[in-house]
Amino acid sequence: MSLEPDIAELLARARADLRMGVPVVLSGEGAEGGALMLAAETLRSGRLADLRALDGTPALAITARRAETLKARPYDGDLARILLPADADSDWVRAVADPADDLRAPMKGPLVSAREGSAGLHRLAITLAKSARLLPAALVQGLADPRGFAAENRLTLIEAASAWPHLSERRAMEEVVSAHLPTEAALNTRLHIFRPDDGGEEHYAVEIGRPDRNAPVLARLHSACFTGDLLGSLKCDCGPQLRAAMAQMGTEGAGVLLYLNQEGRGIGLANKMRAYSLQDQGFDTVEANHRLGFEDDERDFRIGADILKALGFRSVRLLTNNPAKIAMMEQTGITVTERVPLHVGEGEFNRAYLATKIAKSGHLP
Ligand SMILES: Nc1nc2c(ncn2[C@@H]2O[C@H](COP(=O)(O)OP(=O)(O)OP(=O)(O)O)[C@@H](O)[C@H]2O)c(=O)[nH]1
Ligand SMILES: [Zn+2]
Repeated sequence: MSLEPDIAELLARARADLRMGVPVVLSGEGAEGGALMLAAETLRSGRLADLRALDGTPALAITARRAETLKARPYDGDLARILLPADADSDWVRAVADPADDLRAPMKGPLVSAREGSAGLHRLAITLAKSARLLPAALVQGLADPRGFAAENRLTLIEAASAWPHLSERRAMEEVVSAHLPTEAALNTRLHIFRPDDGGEEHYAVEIGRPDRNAPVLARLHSACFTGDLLGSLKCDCGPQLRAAMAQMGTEGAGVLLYLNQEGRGIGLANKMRAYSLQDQGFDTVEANHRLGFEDDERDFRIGADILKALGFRSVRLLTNNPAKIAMMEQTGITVTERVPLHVGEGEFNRAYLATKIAKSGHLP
Protein backbone atom coordinates (compact mmCIF):
# COMPACT_ATOMS: atom_id res chain seq x y z
CA MET A 1 0.00 0.00 0.00
CA SER A 2 1.34 3.39 -0.99
CA LEU A 3 0.74 6.64 0.83
CA GLU A 4 0.17 8.38 -2.49
CA PRO A 5 -3.44 8.86 -3.64
CA ASP A 6 -4.56 6.47 -6.38
CA ILE A 7 -6.46 7.62 -9.49
CA ALA A 8 -9.89 7.28 -7.82
CA GLU A 9 -8.73 9.50 -4.98
CA LEU A 10 -7.13 11.99 -7.36
CA LEU A 11 -10.36 12.21 -9.33
CA ALA A 12 -12.33 12.94 -6.15
CA ARG A 13 -9.80 15.67 -5.37
CA ALA A 14 -10.07 17.07 -8.91
CA ARG A 15 -13.88 17.29 -8.60
CA ALA A 16 -13.55 19.28 -5.38
CA ASP A 17 -10.92 21.55 -7.01
CA LEU A 18 -13.17 22.25 -9.99
CA ARG A 19 -16.15 23.04 -7.77
CA MET A 20 -13.99 25.62 -5.97
CA GLY A 21 -12.69 27.11 -9.22
CA VAL A 22 -9.17 25.69 -8.79
CA PRO A 23 -7.51 24.50 -12.03
CA VAL A 24 -6.67 20.85 -12.66
CA VAL A 25 -3.78 19.61 -14.83
CA LEU A 26 -4.47 16.89 -17.39
CA SER A 27 -1.84 14.72 -18.94
CA GLY A 28 -2.64 12.90 -22.18
CA GLU A 29 -1.27 10.05 -24.20
CA GLY A 30 1.16 10.67 -27.07
CA ALA A 31 0.13 13.59 -29.25
CA GLU A 32 -2.47 14.74 -26.73
CA GLY A 33 0.27 16.37 -24.63
CA GLY A 34 -0.89 18.15 -21.50
CA ALA A 35 -3.44 20.80 -20.53
CA LEU A 36 -4.65 23.04 -17.77
CA MET A 37 -8.42 23.01 -17.24
CA LEU A 38 -10.85 25.26 -15.37
CA ALA A 39 -14.58 24.58 -15.10
CA ALA A 40 -16.51 27.34 -16.91
CA GLU A 41 -19.12 27.55 -14.16
CA THR A 42 -16.65 28.42 -11.39
CA LEU A 43 -14.24 30.51 -13.46
CA ARG A 44 -13.05 33.70 -11.77
CA SER A 45 -11.48 36.62 -13.62
CA GLY A 46 -8.14 36.41 -11.77
CA ARG A 47 -7.66 32.81 -12.80
CA LEU A 48 -8.69 33.59 -16.38
CA ALA A 49 -5.99 36.28 -16.50
CA ASP A 50 -3.39 33.78 -15.19
CA LEU A 51 -4.48 31.26 -17.82
CA ARG A 52 -4.17 33.87 -20.57
CA ALA A 53 -0.61 34.63 -19.44
CA LEU A 54 0.40 31.11 -20.55
CA ASP A 55 1.48 30.38 -24.13
CA GLY A 56 -1.20 29.55 -26.71
CA THR A 57 -4.90 30.20 -27.22
CA PRO A 58 -7.28 28.68 -24.66
CA ALA A 59 -10.32 26.79 -25.94
CA LEU A 60 -13.70 26.56 -24.29
CA ALA A 61 -14.80 22.93 -24.59
CA ILE A 62 -18.58 22.49 -24.79
CA THR A 63 -20.69 19.46 -25.67
CA ALA A 64 -22.17 19.04 -29.15
CA ARG A 65 -25.61 19.48 -27.53
CA ARG A 66 -24.68 22.96 -26.31
CA ALA A 67 -22.88 23.73 -29.59
CA GLU A 68 -26.07 22.98 -31.50
CA THR A 69 -27.99 25.69 -29.62
CA LEU A 70 -25.12 28.15 -30.09
CA LYS A 71 -24.72 27.29 -33.80
CA ALA A 72 -21.05 26.44 -33.19
CA ARG A 73 -19.39 23.69 -35.22
CA PRO A 74 -18.68 20.48 -33.31
CA TYR A 75 -15.76 19.26 -35.46
CA ASP A 76 -14.91 16.71 -32.77
CA GLY A 77 -18.23 14.85 -32.95
CA ASP A 78 -19.51 14.92 -29.38
CA LEU A 79 -17.89 18.25 -28.50
CA ALA A 80 -16.70 21.58 -29.86
CA ARG A 81 -13.53 23.48 -28.95
CA ILE A 82 -14.45 27.17 -29.12
CA LEU A 83 -11.41 29.41 -29.47
CA LEU A 84 -11.47 32.02 -26.73
CA PRO A 85 -11.72 35.50 -28.31
CA ALA A 86 -9.01 37.91 -27.15
CA ASP A 87 -11.51 40.19 -25.39
CA ALA A 88 -13.62 37.46 -23.77
CA ASP A 89 -14.00 37.78 -19.98
CA SER A 90 -15.30 35.32 -17.40
CA ASP A 91 -18.90 36.54 -17.95
CA TRP A 92 -18.57 35.65 -21.64
CA VAL A 93 -17.31 32.17 -20.75
CA ARG A 94 -20.20 31.62 -18.36
CA ALA A 95 -22.72 32.88 -20.91
CA VAL A 96 -21.48 30.33 -23.45
CA ALA A 97 -21.69 27.57 -20.86
CA ASP A 98 -25.02 28.57 -19.28
CA PRO A 99 -28.17 28.94 -21.42
CA ALA A 100 -30.00 31.05 -18.80
CA ASP A 101 -29.82 34.21 -20.92
CA ASP A 102 -29.86 32.62 -24.39
CA LEU A 103 -33.24 34.04 -25.30
CA ARG A 104 -32.53 37.53 -23.95
CA ALA A 105 -29.04 37.75 -25.50
CA PRO A 106 -28.85 35.17 -28.28
CA MET A 107 -25.76 36.54 -30.06
CA LYS A 108 -22.57 35.34 -28.43
CA GLY A 109 -20.66 34.70 -31.60
CA PRO A 110 -19.47 34.30 -34.15
CA LEU A 111 -18.00 31.29 -32.36
CA VAL A 112 -14.96 29.77 -34.05
CA SER A 113 -14.26 26.09 -33.36
CA ALA A 114 -10.85 24.45 -33.55
CA ARG A 115 -10.43 21.72 -36.19
CA GLU A 116 -6.79 20.73 -35.88
CA GLY A 117 -5.18 18.79 -33.08
CA SER A 118 -6.55 16.35 -30.58
CA ALA A 119 -9.73 16.86 -28.56
CA GLY A 120 -8.92 14.04 -26.12
CA LEU A 121 -8.11 16.23 -23.13
CA HIS A 122 -11.07 18.53 -23.87
CA ARG A 123 -13.32 15.47 -23.72
CA LEU A 124 -11.76 14.51 -20.39
CA ALA A 125 -12.25 18.07 -19.11
CA ILE A 126 -15.99 18.03 -19.94
CA THR A 127 -16.38 14.59 -18.38
CA LEU A 128 -14.70 15.82 -15.19
CA ALA A 129 -16.88 18.94 -15.03
CA LYS A 130 -19.98 16.77 -15.45
CA SER A 131 -18.87 14.35 -12.78
CA ALA A 132 -18.40 17.33 -10.45
CA ARG A 133 -22.09 18.12 -11.18
CA LEU A 134 -21.11 21.42 -12.81
CA LEU A 135 -22.18 22.72 -16.22
CA PRO A 136 -20.52 20.56 -18.91
CA ALA A 137 -18.07 23.19 -20.16
CA ALA A 138 -14.38 23.81 -19.44
CA LEU A 139 -11.60 26.17 -20.44
CA VAL A 140 -8.61 24.20 -21.64
CA GLN A 141 -5.10 25.51 -22.30
CA GLY A 142 -2.32 23.30 -23.66
CA LEU A 143 0.77 22.70 -21.49
CA ALA A 144 4.13 21.38 -22.70
CA ASP A 145 5.16 19.92 -19.33
CA PRO A 146 2.01 18.95 -17.38
CA ARG A 147 3.90 17.12 -14.62
CA GLY A 148 6.29 19.98 -13.96
CA PHE A 149 3.48 22.55 -14.10
CA ALA A 150 1.31 20.60 -11.65
CA ALA A 151 4.21 20.12 -9.21
CA GLU A 152 5.27 23.77 -9.43
CA ASN A 153 1.74 25.11 -8.82
CA ARG A 154 0.66 22.35 -6.42
CA LEU A 155 -2.27 21.39 -8.66
CA THR A 156 -3.97 18.02 -8.98
CA LEU A 157 -2.62 16.04 -11.94
CA ILE A 158 -4.92 13.61 -13.76
CA GLU A 159 -3.45 11.15 -16.26
CA ALA A 160 -5.94 10.49 -19.04
CA ALA A 161 -4.87 6.88 -19.53
CA SER A 162 -5.63 5.90 -15.95
CA ALA A 163 -8.63 8.23 -15.54
CA TRP A 164 -10.72 7.01 -18.49
CA PRO A 165 -11.25 3.42 -17.35
CA HIS A 166 -12.15 4.68 -13.91
CA LEU A 167 -14.63 7.27 -15.21
CA SER A 168 -16.55 4.70 -17.22
CA GLU A 169 -16.53 1.90 -14.63
CA ARG A 170 -18.50 1.64 -11.43
CA ARG A 171 -16.89 1.27 -8.01
CA ALA A 172 -17.89 -1.58 -5.77
CA MET A 173 -20.65 -0.52 -3.38
CA GLU A 174 -19.87 -1.39 0.22
CA GLU A 175 -22.61 -1.55 2.80
CA VAL A 176 -21.66 0.83 5.62
CA VAL A 177 -24.51 0.20 8.05
CA SER A 178 -28.15 -0.80 8.23
CA ALA A 179 -30.78 -0.27 10.91
CA HIS A 180 -34.45 -0.85 11.61
CA LEU A 181 -36.63 2.10 10.57
CA PRO A 182 -40.39 1.76 11.10
CA THR A 183 -42.20 3.70 8.32
CA GLU A 184 -45.79 4.53 7.37
CA ALA A 185 -45.55 1.82 4.71
CA ALA A 186 -44.33 -0.96 7.00
CA LEU A 187 -43.17 -1.26 10.58
CA ASN A 188 -40.67 -3.89 9.48
CA THR A 189 -38.47 -1.62 7.34
CA ARG A 190 -34.65 -1.53 7.26
CA LEU A 191 -32.53 1.24 5.79
CA HIS A 192 -29.17 0.16 4.32
CA ILE A 193 -26.48 2.72 3.47
CA PHE A 194 -24.09 1.93 0.61
CA ARG A 195 -20.90 3.87 -0.14
CA PRO A 196 -18.34 3.62 -2.97
CA ASP A 197 -14.66 3.81 -1.99
CA ASP A 198 -13.90 6.77 -4.29
CA GLY A 199 -15.57 9.55 -2.32
CA GLY A 200 -18.61 9.37 -4.63
CA GLU A 201 -22.29 9.57 -3.75
CA GLU A 202 -23.83 7.26 -1.17
CA HIS A 203 -26.98 5.40 -2.19
CA TYR A 204 -29.63 3.79 0.01
CA ALA A 205 -31.69 0.62 -0.01
CA VAL A 206 -35.02 0.54 1.82
CA GLU A 207 -35.83 -3.10 2.58
CA ILE A 208 -39.43 -3.79 3.49
CA GLY A 209 -40.19 -7.05 5.30
CA ARG A 210 -37.60 -9.79 4.82
CA PRO A 211 -37.85 -10.63 1.09
CA ASP A 212 -36.88 -14.14 -0.03
CA ARG A 213 -33.48 -13.87 -1.79
CA ASN A 214 -34.32 -16.86 -4.01
CA ALA A 215 -37.50 -15.39 -5.53
CA PRO A 216 -38.11 -12.24 -7.63
CA VAL A 217 -38.44 -9.29 -5.26
CA LEU A 218 -40.82 -6.36 -5.81
CA ALA A 219 -38.27 -3.60 -6.47
CA ARG A 220 -38.11 0.06 -7.42
CA LEU A 221 -35.12 2.09 -8.61
CA HIS A 222 -35.99 5.56 -7.40
CA SER A 223 -33.85 8.54 -8.43
CA ALA A 224 -33.48 11.31 -5.87
CA CYS A 225 -35.83 14.22 -6.44
CA PHE A 226 -35.49 16.78 -3.65
CA THR A 227 -38.29 18.89 -5.11
CA GLY A 228 -40.76 16.02 -5.58
CA ASP A 229 -39.81 13.66 -2.75
CA LEU A 230 -39.45 16.30 -0.03
CA LEU A 231 -41.10 19.53 -1.11
CA GLY A 232 -44.20 18.03 -2.70
CA SER A 233 -43.46 19.64 -6.07
CA LEU A 234 -46.30 19.26 -8.57
CA LYS A 235 -43.93 19.51 -11.59
CA CYS A 236 -43.12 15.78 -11.54
CA ASP A 237 -44.55 12.50 -10.21
CA CYS A 238 -41.61 11.46 -8.00
CA GLY A 239 -43.16 12.01 -4.57
CA PRO A 240 -46.35 10.05 -5.32
CA GLN A 241 -44.27 7.30 -7.01
CA LEU A 242 -41.98 7.00 -3.98
CA ARG A 243 -44.89 6.71 -1.57
CA ALA A 244 -46.98 4.41 -3.82
CA ALA A 245 -44.03 2.04 -4.33
CA MET A 246 -43.34 1.78 -0.60
CA ALA A 247 -47.08 1.38 0.15
CA GLN A 248 -47.35 -1.50 -2.34
CA MET A 249 -44.30 -3.18 -0.81
CA GLY A 250 -45.89 -2.73 2.63
CA THR A 251 -49.18 -4.25 1.44
CA GLU A 252 -47.40 -7.24 -0.16
CA GLY A 253 -45.23 -7.55 2.97
CA ALA A 254 -41.91 -7.47 1.07
CA GLY A 255 -39.92 -5.32 -1.32
CA VAL A 256 -36.82 -3.24 -1.82
CA LEU A 257 -36.65 0.39 -2.88
CA LEU A 258 -33.29 1.69 -3.99
CA TYR A 259 -32.93 5.39 -3.40
CA LEU A 260 -30.22 6.43 -5.86
CA ASN A 261 -28.67 9.85 -5.35
CA GLN A 262 -28.83 10.76 -9.02
CA GLU A 263 -30.78 13.97 -8.61
CA GLY A 264 -32.19 15.51 -11.77
CA ARG A 265 -31.60 12.38 -13.89
CA GLY A 266 -27.94 12.54 -12.91
CA ILE A 267 -27.15 16.24 -13.49
CA GLY A 268 -27.47 17.40 -9.88
CA LEU A 269 -29.97 19.73 -8.24
CA ALA A 270 -28.38 23.02 -9.35
CA ASN A 271 -28.44 21.93 -13.00
CA LYS A 272 -31.99 20.59 -12.59
CA MET A 273 -33.07 24.02 -11.36
CA ARG A 274 -31.34 25.53 -14.41
CA ALA A 275 -33.43 23.12 -16.49
CA TYR A 276 -36.60 24.18 -14.63
CA SER A 277 -35.79 27.79 -15.33
CA LEU A 278 -35.50 26.95 -19.05
CA GLN A 279 -38.83 25.12 -18.79
CA ASP A 280 -40.31 28.39 -17.50
CA GLN A 281 -39.08 29.90 -20.80
CA GLY A 282 -41.10 27.29 -22.73
CA PHE A 283 -38.69 24.39 -23.34
CA ASP A 284 -39.71 20.85 -22.41
CA THR A 285 -37.74 18.63 -20.03
CA VAL A 286 -35.65 17.04 -22.81
CA GLU A 287 -34.93 20.29 -24.68
CA ALA A 288 -33.90 21.95 -21.41
CA ASN A 289 -31.30 19.27 -20.69
CA HIS A 290 -29.94 19.56 -24.23
CA ARG A 291 -29.66 23.34 -24.10
CA LEU A 292 -27.62 22.95 -20.92
CA GLY A 293 -25.31 20.61 -22.81
CA PHE A 294 -26.46 17.36 -21.18
CA GLU A 295 -28.06 14.23 -22.60
CA ASP A 296 -31.70 13.84 -21.52
CA ASP A 297 -30.75 11.12 -19.05
CA GLU A 298 -27.29 10.95 -17.45
CA ARG A 299 -28.11 8.27 -14.87
CA ASP A 300 -26.34 4.94 -14.44
CA PHE A 301 -28.89 2.39 -13.26
CA ARG A 302 -26.21 -0.31 -13.03
CA ILE A 303 -25.46 1.06 -9.56
CA GLY A 304 -28.93 -0.18 -8.59
CA ALA A 305 -28.14 -3.66 -9.92
CA ASP A 306 -24.88 -3.71 -7.96
CA ILE A 307 -26.71 -2.87 -4.73
CA LEU A 308 -29.38 -5.50 -5.38
CA LYS A 309 -26.65 -8.09 -5.87
CA ALA A 310 -24.85 -6.96 -2.73
CA LEU A 311 -28.10 -7.54 -0.83
CA GLY A 312 -28.33 -11.06 -2.30
CA PHE A 313 -31.09 -10.53 -4.91
CA ARG A 314 -30.89 -11.99 -8.41
CA SER A 315 -34.31 -11.25 -9.88
CA VAL A 316 -36.90 -8.51 -9.56
CA ARG A 317 -40.46 -7.50 -10.36
CA LEU A 318 -39.63 -3.95 -11.29
CA LEU A 319 -41.99 -1.07 -10.53
CA THR A 320 -41.37 1.30 -13.45
CA ASN A 321 -42.64 2.83 -16.68
CA ASN A 322 -39.10 3.25 -18.01
CA PRO A 323 -37.81 0.46 -20.31
CA ALA A 324 -34.21 1.78 -19.99
CA LYS A 325 -34.22 0.67 -16.36
CA ILE A 326 -35.27 -2.86 -17.36
CA ALA A 327 -32.60 -3.03 -20.08
CA MET A 328 -29.84 -1.89 -17.74
CA MET A 329 -30.90 -4.37 -15.03
CA GLU A 330 -30.76 -7.23 -17.52
CA GLN A 331 -27.35 -6.08 -18.86
CA THR A 332 -25.96 -6.15 -15.35
CA GLY A 333 -27.19 -9.65 -14.59
CA ILE A 334 -30.41 -8.98 -12.66
CA THR A 335 -33.39 -10.76 -14.21
CA VAL A 336 -36.57 -8.72 -14.56
CA THR A 337 -39.38 -11.29 -14.39
CA GLU A 338 -42.15 -8.70 -14.60
CA ARG A 339 -42.65 -4.98 -15.15
CA VAL A 340 -45.11 -3.56 -12.65
CA PRO A 341 -46.52 -0.24 -13.96
CA LEU A 342 -46.45 2.76 -11.60
CA HIS A 343 -48.79 5.52 -12.75
CA VAL A 344 -49.64 7.87 -9.89
CA GLY A 345 -49.73 11.57 -9.19
CA GLU A 346 -50.63 12.94 -12.63
CA GLY A 347 -52.05 16.45 -12.42
CA GLU A 348 -52.34 19.82 -14.08
CA PHE A 349 -48.72 20.86 -13.48
CA ASN A 350 -46.94 17.66 -14.54
CA ARG A 351 -49.21 16.49 -17.39
CA ALA A 352 -47.00 17.97 -20.15
CA TYR A 353 -43.85 16.62 -18.44
CA LEU A 354 -45.26 13.08 -18.30
CA ALA A 355 -46.43 13.33 -21.92
CA THR A 356 -42.92 14.43 -23.01
CA LYS A 357 -41.39 11.40 -21.30
CA ILE A 358 -43.73 9.13 -23.26
CA ALA A 359 -43.17 11.01 -26.54
CA LYS A 360 -39.39 11.52 -26.30
CA SER A 361 -37.85 9.33 -23.58
CA GLY A 362 -39.41 5.97 -24.38
CA HIS A 363 -41.57 5.80 -21.26
CA LEU A 364 -44.54 3.43 -21.37
CA PRO A 365 -48.00 5.01 -21.15
N1 LIG B 1 -33.04 17.06 -15.55
C1 LIG B 1 -34.29 16.94 -15.09
N2 LIG B 1 -34.55 16.01 -14.17
C2 LIG B 1 -35.81 15.88 -13.74
C3 LIG B 1 -36.86 16.69 -14.21
N3 LIG B 1 -38.00 16.33 -13.58
C4 LIG B 1 -37.67 15.32 -12.75
N4 LIG B 1 -36.34 15.04 -12.84
C5 LIG B 1 -35.57 13.97 -12.20
O1 LIG B 1 -35.94 12.76 -12.83
C6 LIG B 1 -35.72 11.69 -11.95
C7 LIG B 1 -36.95 10.83 -11.90
O2 LIG B 1 -37.11 10.29 -13.15
P1 LIG B 1 -38.44 9.74 -13.76
O3 LIG B 1 -38.27 9.94 -15.23
O4 LIG B 1 -39.65 10.25 -13.06
O5 LIG B 1 -38.55 8.31 -13.51
P2 LIG B 1 -37.84 7.20 -14.14
O6 LIG B 1 -37.11 6.90 -12.95
O7 LIG B 1 -37.05 7.44 -15.36
O8 LIG B 1 -38.98 6.19 -14.61
P3 LIG B 1 -40.09 5.51 -13.74
O9 LIG B 1 -39.46 4.31 -13.13
O10 LIG B 1 -41.14 5.14 -14.69
O11 LIG B 1 -40.58 6.50 -12.75
C8 LIG B 1 -35.34 12.29 -10.62
O12 LIG B 1 -33.93 12.22 -10.47
C9 LIG B 1 -35.79 13.74 -10.75
O13 LIG B 1 -34.99 14.62 -9.97
C10 LIG B 1 -36.55 17.66 -15.20
O14 LIG B 1 -37.39 18.38 -15.72
N5 LIG B 1 -35.25 17.74 -15.60
ZN1 LIG C 1 -39.31 14.62 -9.40
